[in-house]
Amino acid sequence: MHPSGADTVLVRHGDVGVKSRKVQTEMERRLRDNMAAILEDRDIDAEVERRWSRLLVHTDEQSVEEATTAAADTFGVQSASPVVVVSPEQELIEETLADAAQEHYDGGTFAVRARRASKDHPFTSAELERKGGTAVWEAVENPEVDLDDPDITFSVEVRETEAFVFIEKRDGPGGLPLGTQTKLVSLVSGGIDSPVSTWEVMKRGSPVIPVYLELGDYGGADHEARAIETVRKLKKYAPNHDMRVRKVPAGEAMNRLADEVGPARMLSFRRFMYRVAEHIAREESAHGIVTGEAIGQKSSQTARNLGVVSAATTMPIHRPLLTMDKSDIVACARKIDTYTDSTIPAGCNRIAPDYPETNATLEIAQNADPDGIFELAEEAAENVELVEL
Ligand SMILES: Nc1ncnc2c1ncn2[C@@H]1O[C@H](COP(=O)(O)OP(=O)(O)OP(=O)(O)O)[C@@H](O)[C@H]1O
Repeated sequence: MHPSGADTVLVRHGDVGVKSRKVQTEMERRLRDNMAAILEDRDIDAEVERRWSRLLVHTDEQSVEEATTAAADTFGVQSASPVVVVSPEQELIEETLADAAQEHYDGGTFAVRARRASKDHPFTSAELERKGGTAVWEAVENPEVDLDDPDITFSVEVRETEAFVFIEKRDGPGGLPLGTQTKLVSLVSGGIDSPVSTWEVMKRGSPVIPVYLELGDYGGADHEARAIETVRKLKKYAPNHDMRVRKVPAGEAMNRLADEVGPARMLSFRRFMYRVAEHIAREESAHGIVTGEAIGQKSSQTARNLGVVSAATTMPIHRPLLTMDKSDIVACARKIDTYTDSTIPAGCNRIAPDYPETNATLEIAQNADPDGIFELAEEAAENVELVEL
């Protein structure tokens, strides 16, 4: 929602701001480049400018809503507002606030908030709020003020040479600009969880190499489509990063697991999978493995089993969803738009045993592993196929 005449997006970052000046400058540049790439990918005609500790996206009124969405989809962004830019004069600001109110105030309560970044103006923020409040009050019918929890807020941010008037602060993902942390391999099965865990580490600045294990008789075309399509959705947040899916043939390993392993089958599967991921991580100079596991979500994911399976690799395993409830994961999947693709029925054979081991020891897991399973993992990883998105 924007006041008429809005042709700019004011973008705020969060965690970037707590870094040293030098690091912050570098991160802001990365943020600007990533945002420009998303705008270009969506065919939005816009320019991104770094200013103070903000970014400004210059566009036109017709594109300002889409540009705001693109900005708010960029990792590292705390919030984005479509703004009208005016000269920082009190009367002009009041008029712009009043115009915005006439256009958008539709009953309910309102507040005016002002922020002044420079002290070089002949008015204080408090004065601006008071007088701006009066201007809005006089511009609309039956106004009601609520400074604590208003239905609509008319805001102004005043800088040295311009003032920004806006009525919406759209939440961004927060986090850090993508590419400011080390690369990670992310195991994406295309279920609800792994696209979310992938998005979570991207949010903290790590580019990801998506790895999908093609499970032969235990996977299939729809299973694979889920993985590819969810990564395609994630790629929208990172069009300037290589997110081609690394597809690994794991059908033979799955057959052996099904034939040779009983209750500890899923533990052996995880151990195999981590070894595949580790191998690809080394090849691609990545420094960790990401999964969508959460404590207790499945029998193979009891706190005890997670410890046992982790011993298959010396590489750190990151589990961003570790403590999250399913309902929160589903809400996140909907927000980032991977939910629909994740719920394509995969209709594949079940690999999990009927009576799975929930309380394994490392010895149980090692004894259960089919002979040469780690060699098989290396071999499978060597035969990786790149899937273009
Ligand atoms: N075929 C696969 N390819 C790549 N990673 C996989 C595969 N199967 C499982 N994983 C990884 O192991 C984690 C736990 O496996 P689990 O069996 O719970 O997956 P799922 O239920 O099929 O999918 P999700 O966890 O994404 O909802 C997944 O989140 C994912 O990181």
